[in-house]
Amino acid sequence: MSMIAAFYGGKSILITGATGFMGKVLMEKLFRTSPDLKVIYILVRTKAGQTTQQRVFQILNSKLFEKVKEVCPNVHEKIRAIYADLNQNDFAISKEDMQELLSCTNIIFHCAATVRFDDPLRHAVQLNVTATQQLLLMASQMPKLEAFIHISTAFSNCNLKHIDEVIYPCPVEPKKIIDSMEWLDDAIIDEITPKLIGDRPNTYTYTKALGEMVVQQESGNLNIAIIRPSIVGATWQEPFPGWVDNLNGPSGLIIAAGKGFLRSIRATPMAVADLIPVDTVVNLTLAVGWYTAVHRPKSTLIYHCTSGNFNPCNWGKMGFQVLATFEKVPFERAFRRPNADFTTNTITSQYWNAVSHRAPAIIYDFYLRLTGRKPRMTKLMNRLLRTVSMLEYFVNRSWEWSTYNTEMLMSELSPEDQRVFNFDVRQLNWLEYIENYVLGVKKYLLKEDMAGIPEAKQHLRRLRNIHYLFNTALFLIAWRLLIARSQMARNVWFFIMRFDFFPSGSLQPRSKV
Ligand SMILES: CCCCCCCCCCCCCCCCCCCCCCCCCC(=O)SCCNC(=O)CCNC(=O)[C@H](O)C(C)(C)COP(=O)(O)OP(=O)(O)OC[C@H]1O[C@@H](n2cnc3c(N)ncnc32)[C@H](O)[C@@H]1OP(=O)(O)O
Ligand SMILES: NC(=O)C1=CN([C@@H]2O[C@H](COP(=O)(O)OP(=O)(O)OC[C@H]3O[C@@H](n4cnc5c(N)ncnc54)[C@H](OP(=O)(O)O)[C@@H]3O)[C@@H](O)[C@H]2O)C=CC1
Repeated sequence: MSMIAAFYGGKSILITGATGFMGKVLMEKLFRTSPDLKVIYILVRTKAGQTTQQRVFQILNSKLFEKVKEVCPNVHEKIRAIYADLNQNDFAISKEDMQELLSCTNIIFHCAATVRFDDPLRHAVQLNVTATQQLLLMASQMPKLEAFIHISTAFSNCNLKHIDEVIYPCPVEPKKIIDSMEWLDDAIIDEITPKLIGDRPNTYTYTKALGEMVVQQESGNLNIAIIRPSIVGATWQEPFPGWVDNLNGPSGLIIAAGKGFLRSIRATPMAVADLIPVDTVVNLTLAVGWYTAVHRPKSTLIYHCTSGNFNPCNWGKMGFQVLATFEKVPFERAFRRPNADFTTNTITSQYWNAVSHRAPAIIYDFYLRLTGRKPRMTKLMNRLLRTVSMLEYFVNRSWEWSTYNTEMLMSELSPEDQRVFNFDVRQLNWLEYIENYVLGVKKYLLKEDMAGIPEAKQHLRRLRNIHYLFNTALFLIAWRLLIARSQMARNVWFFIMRFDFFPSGSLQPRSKV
């Protein structure tokens, strides 16, 4: 019997960010392994014209939850969606709902965040710092609370090379930053943002670091733990391999490369690709929830959920396997044949951006105009290149994260828990995982049918032929122009013709008359 699964039985659990990538997998695992839990409260806002109930309905009816419905048929009754907007005071939660949350909650998993790298500082602070502070305040009024688990990121201190399981202070206190956001106007905030974030690459990593400081400062008597996952990728094993539902991290670039838009990226092939499957993060999170509540460690423990020091994979290996999978299972209606490569310096990267990204986009837009359609490729390409430029920081560096707490926790688990809540990435076979990841992107993100593979392959063959024709035509035109202008080129041409196409002596220079 799994001790962790038994621990969550009968519990009331509060999850923020349950509609996000990680939140969904967390809910799914909880329901599947502890179907006798009392209730999961989720804080949900309305979005894209959908009410909170409609959003929950959509999640529960997705493929991800198919197994849950078998083991927990009354899952609809055990999930309680509470309208909340984490950007508002008291999260805009109604009085009755707040009362219920305060009096019933046993465990909190705080997953909600803005993960956009380019969010304006004000918004990133609001969600990643102020909302965390407010949630801690709520938690301090919950008499039945046993553990508060805060999800941060392994990159909150990406300005360092070696990162320990400690909270590193930021030069400016989070409270001062929160206060200043109230009275500074947007223009001034934009101006001081680069100075505040210092040697971090974006507002996301900076505000996640501030969020950790808030957790440390406001923890009071709460039983808290922080989890720092690295780059969260598709599921490895559970509930099935390859599940992914957003474009963050590598997923968006896999699509861009598979559809032939992305041909080159500035990356260091030997740098560690510290990917971690989302189900591994969730298993560790649930194990940490159990350990924190049952063993009540004296201080706030931080757990690095990373793969690099257990089972490293590098970007070169990952890119190679991604391309190999495209050969077997190509994406449909590709723009060009997938043929991406890594460049290691800025000049070659700019060259390939011009030649392989911008030029084909301009040519395609010209073709669209000629055929009376609206040009769109240049705009799309500009957005892609902007996205790539934001991710480049993370694919040209390697980090080392110490993992004493994660290893300690692993050794504390019973063999049954190590199996049911497996977070040992030493068992992960990267080639298999990456192949399943690409397949998952095709099936769950692009919603492409496997039956369309022969047609996709046929389309790629057509693109290859067009490519050969185009290159041959380009070569002949260039050569023709060269021959017209250069005596040397003409001499070379006659030299080749003489040996290749004419029997010896048949191509004689004309004798003067
Ligand atoms: C042998 C050699 C062979 C070699 C072969 C080579 C083969 C190569 C194959 C490829 C293999 C992979 C190798 C490299 C992997 C690199 C991974 C990097 C890891 C990241 C580290 C993360 C560390 C931190 C982890 C964390 O702790 S946190 C989680 C991470 N957080 C994020 O990843 C948010 C990023 N995103 C944004 O920050 C915003 O998205 C923003 C970008 C500002 C745009 O922003 P904006 O332009 O305003 O536009 P959007 O509305 O957002 O999007 C506009 C449009 O772009 C779409 N789109 C959004 N995103 C992405 C995305 N990624 N990729 C692509 N598209 C995206 C969106 O669908 C929309 O399309 P549409 O709907 O218009 O059609
Ligand atoms: N994905 C990754 O690679 C990594 C993620 N992390 C961390 O893991 C956690 C989860 O990330 P992930 O699931 O990928 O992120 P997602 O972007 O998929 O999910 C974010 C969640 O936060 C919710 N949220 C955002 N703003 C509000 C708001 N104002 N009110 C209520 N809810 C809000 C979103 O709700 P809605 O659906 O309404 O938008 C969504 O449920 C985050 O803390 C992130 O920092 C750490 C390392 C890597």
